[in-house]
Amino acid sequence: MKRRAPLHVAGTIRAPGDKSISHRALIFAALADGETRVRDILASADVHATASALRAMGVSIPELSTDFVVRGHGIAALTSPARAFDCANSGTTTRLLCGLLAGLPGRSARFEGDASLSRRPMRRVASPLASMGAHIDFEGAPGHDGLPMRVHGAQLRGTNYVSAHASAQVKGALLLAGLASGVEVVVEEPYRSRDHSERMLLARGVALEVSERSVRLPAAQQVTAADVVVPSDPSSATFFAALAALADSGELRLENVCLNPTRTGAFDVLQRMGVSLDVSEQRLVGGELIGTIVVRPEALNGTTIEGAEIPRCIDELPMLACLASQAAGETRIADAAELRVKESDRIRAVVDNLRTLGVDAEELPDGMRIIGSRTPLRGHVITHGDHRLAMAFGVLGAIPGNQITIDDPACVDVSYPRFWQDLAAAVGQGDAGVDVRQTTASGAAVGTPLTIAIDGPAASGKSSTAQWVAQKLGVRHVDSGAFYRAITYLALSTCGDPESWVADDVLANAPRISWRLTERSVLPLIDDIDQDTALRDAPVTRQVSRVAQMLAVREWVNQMVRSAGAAVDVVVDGRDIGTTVFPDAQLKVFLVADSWERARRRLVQRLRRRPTDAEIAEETEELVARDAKDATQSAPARDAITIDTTTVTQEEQVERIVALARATRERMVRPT
Ligand SMILES: Nc1ncnc2c1ncn2[C@@H]1O[C@H](COP(=O)(O)OP(=O)(O)OP(=O)(O)O)[C@@H](O)[C@H]1O
Ligand SMILES: Nc1ccn([C@@H]2O[C@H](COP(=O)(O)O)[C@@H](O)[C@H]2O)c(=O)n1
Repeated sequence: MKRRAPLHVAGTIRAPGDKSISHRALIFAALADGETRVRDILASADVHATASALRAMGVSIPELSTDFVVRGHGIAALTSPARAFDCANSGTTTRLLCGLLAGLPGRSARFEGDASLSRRPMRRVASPLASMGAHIDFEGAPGHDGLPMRVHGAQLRGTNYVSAHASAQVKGALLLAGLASGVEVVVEEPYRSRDHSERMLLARGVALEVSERSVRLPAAQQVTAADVVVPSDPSSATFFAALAALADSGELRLENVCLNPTRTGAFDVLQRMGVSLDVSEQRLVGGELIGTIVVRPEALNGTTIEGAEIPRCIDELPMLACLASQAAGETRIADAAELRVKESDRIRAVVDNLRTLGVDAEELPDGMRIIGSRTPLRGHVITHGDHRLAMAFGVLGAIPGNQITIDDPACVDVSYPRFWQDLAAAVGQGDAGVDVRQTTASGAAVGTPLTIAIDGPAASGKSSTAQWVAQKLGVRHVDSGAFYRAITYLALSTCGDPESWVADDVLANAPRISWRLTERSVLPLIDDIDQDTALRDAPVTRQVSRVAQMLAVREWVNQMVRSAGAAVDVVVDGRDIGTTVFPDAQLKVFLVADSWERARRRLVQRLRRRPTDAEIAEETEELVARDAKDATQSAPARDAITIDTTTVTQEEQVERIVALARATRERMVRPT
């Protein structure tokens, strides 16, 4: 079948830093006694989780940026964290730090993660570590070998571990345990898994012996500091190699790609399918081969991917499977049961989604079978929060004639935060006039994310409703008031008498405030720590409206909120979101409720009991006073839909907004 319009691609893509190398750059810098300069790290949600965990163990790591310095004090100086590690969605953080902690006598840590990570199996690292003498307790339901888990560090014995799977995370965890306890570790694998740990440790003076399928770490090794420049992630670059392969004309130049042979399986598969890849500018940086790849469109054929090739392209299989849906003939993927325990069950999820879109695909116990065709694809993709699914189906969505919506485009943040912009740029620069808004994969158009603004007076239900709506739509939630509260919280301890506060002094604390993405919400951090409860306390609530009148503060908050809500589908709540922060939001809601009812709800929330009339009367006065102080910035946008919630349940108002959001999305995908 012929496509409706040709797809032209053009441009240069510099995919973000390699995720595996980024985690290891931080961890090895933390083990060294000295300074490590880190450039071009992947500042994604997963890598933030590793950085936060290491900071909690006493390592000095500044806010992640393109160029910064880590100050390590050696393995012996690592401490137990004061709080549980929040590993978010990151299996690498969990498994590598589990190995490190297990080998540090006297230290211990609790590991927590989001719902998806908590389902992933940890026994594969816990068992070999236990055979070295490690103590790891799973704290979930009996028989559950996922998070939460507690690791109690101990002096471990050496090991010679023969692994049934090729797993860089297991190998890395055992090497870290051996380094921490100063004992010999040998790991043998059926196939060679990613070898970044080996290359990076060798570059840091560790006397590893590496052969095709095994690695030996001698006892008592020291890690020296060595600067690192993180190359682009080949797994991320593969999405654009696939896009170029699917195009009708043009080419994409993929720059600075890590060409480590344990990572280039997808490029081999692409070539076998008929894709033209020209590799140039090859060079060795920090023990890793790096180069430029130019990809041009070709007719694609199905292929078989199995055996030793699987570990070399495991993360790229969702994209290769989607590509196979457009290739002539059958593609078979086998020996890839590992896919079932990734961020989602990627065998089931890929096959289900392909079938939803109309592709002939079949699930196999250890892989899948796909019959390619050029019939236009239509339907809604469920990502299960899995970044690689969102991006793989996003590439299919960029083909003219396909109409694909994706439930959770924001989940790409785990590994490729600017994926949608890069995708829009790659298909938008051509002269073939592809309308990315009609061929979108994201439910909203690529490059035009859906923004929902929820404004209203104090305690009208904005933040809890916004959070609930975001959860139902599978998009990100940003609570702008939390940023005003965070800067006010710091002013209370640094700026003296509130009557004499001035914007410059208040804003001097701004560098101490950052934000992190939890499962779906943007969480403001103060000195890297979540202070949410303290931000809601009375002293902050009493002074926040004063700070919110300072124009320079408003500009700073607006910038933080816009960066947290940029380029992804998002629900943002506050006072001036629909008027000032996101005046182009496609859906604006203004929540109101009778002040007595708002006060009653606020007290129920705070006291967790039925309040007395006297209490409600007092709280009503406070709310009305705060509304008056906030009046200048609190007018509803002219195009806002006002919902009076006085007599409706919260569930009803959430359903109403979700329905409005879905209708808005429909209009964006199919403009009238
Ligand atoms: N329709 C409703 N019925 C009953 N309770 C509700 C309803 N809508 C919201 N609530 C409750 O009201 C309380 C206040 O809501 P929320 O904290 O979201 O308000 P807010 O507008 O964000 O407040 P603030 O401006 O102070 O941050 C919460 O406990 C919430 O669950
Ligand atoms: N967009 C916004 C959001 C908040 N404020 C100010 O912050 C205070 C706290 O907000 P909550 O939503 O957490 O109650 C609020 O009283 C405003 O002063 C704002 O000005 N603009």
